[in-house]
Amino acid sequence: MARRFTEKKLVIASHNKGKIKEIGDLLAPFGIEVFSAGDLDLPEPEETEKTFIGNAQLKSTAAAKGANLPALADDSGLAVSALDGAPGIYSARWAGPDKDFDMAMEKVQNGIGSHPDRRASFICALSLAWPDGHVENFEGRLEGDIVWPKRGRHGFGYDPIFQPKGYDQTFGEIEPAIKHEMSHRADAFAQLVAACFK
Ligand SMILES: O=c1nc[nH]c2c1ncn2[C@H]1C[C@H](O)[C@@H](COP(=O)(O)OP(=O)(O)OP(=O)(O)O)O1
Ligand SMILES: [Mg+2]
Repeated sequence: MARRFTEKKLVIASHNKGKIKEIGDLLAPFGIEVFSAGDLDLPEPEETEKTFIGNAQLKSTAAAKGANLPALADDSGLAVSALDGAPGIYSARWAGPDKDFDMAMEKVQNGIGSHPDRRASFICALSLAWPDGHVENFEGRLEGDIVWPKRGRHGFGYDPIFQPKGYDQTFGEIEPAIKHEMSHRADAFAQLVAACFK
């Protein structure tokens, strides 16, 4: 049995504004007071693990200890089939220190080149950690295709080149409220809610 979340305050253990906004939207119905890692001046830990879950847990446990509050971390990324799953856990690092996602999206497109397989998945690991060290982890996924050129201005990161399966719009074009119902993050969040918030 997963541990129930009964506290009133929660730290979002992320320094990514796009993610903090999305997680804040997903948490809104639960009436929890939410702080971001930046609000609390928490450091950004180095992501030394080899899996999404490993890095999510590293971030959640560091923030829970640092803030002495429960903390929810998200480690996510884009796995491109023709690139053997790259950029994967390196999705943020492909954008470099300036967080240049125009460059990172070009790297994805140039990597696929003329390869006929344009399939990709977004993956999201969520890790909820308590200050006593207890952790609950979840992983969500969404299948789609890489399109080029990029389209739309909603969302963040690789959203303008990711078109979910069954849709003719990219996550850059789809309204945020619709993304929140179907994304890799929504999938992981539904598992978290079922296990810990119900
Ligand atoms: O819904 C998404 N739509 C577009 N791109 C996305 C999405 N979800 C993850 N991504 C890409 C961009 C992001 O920068 C990277 C995650 O890397 P990741 O290390 O988990 O996050 P981060 O370094 O940006 O912030 P932090 O670690 O402080 O939470 O994957
Ligand atoms: Mg990161």
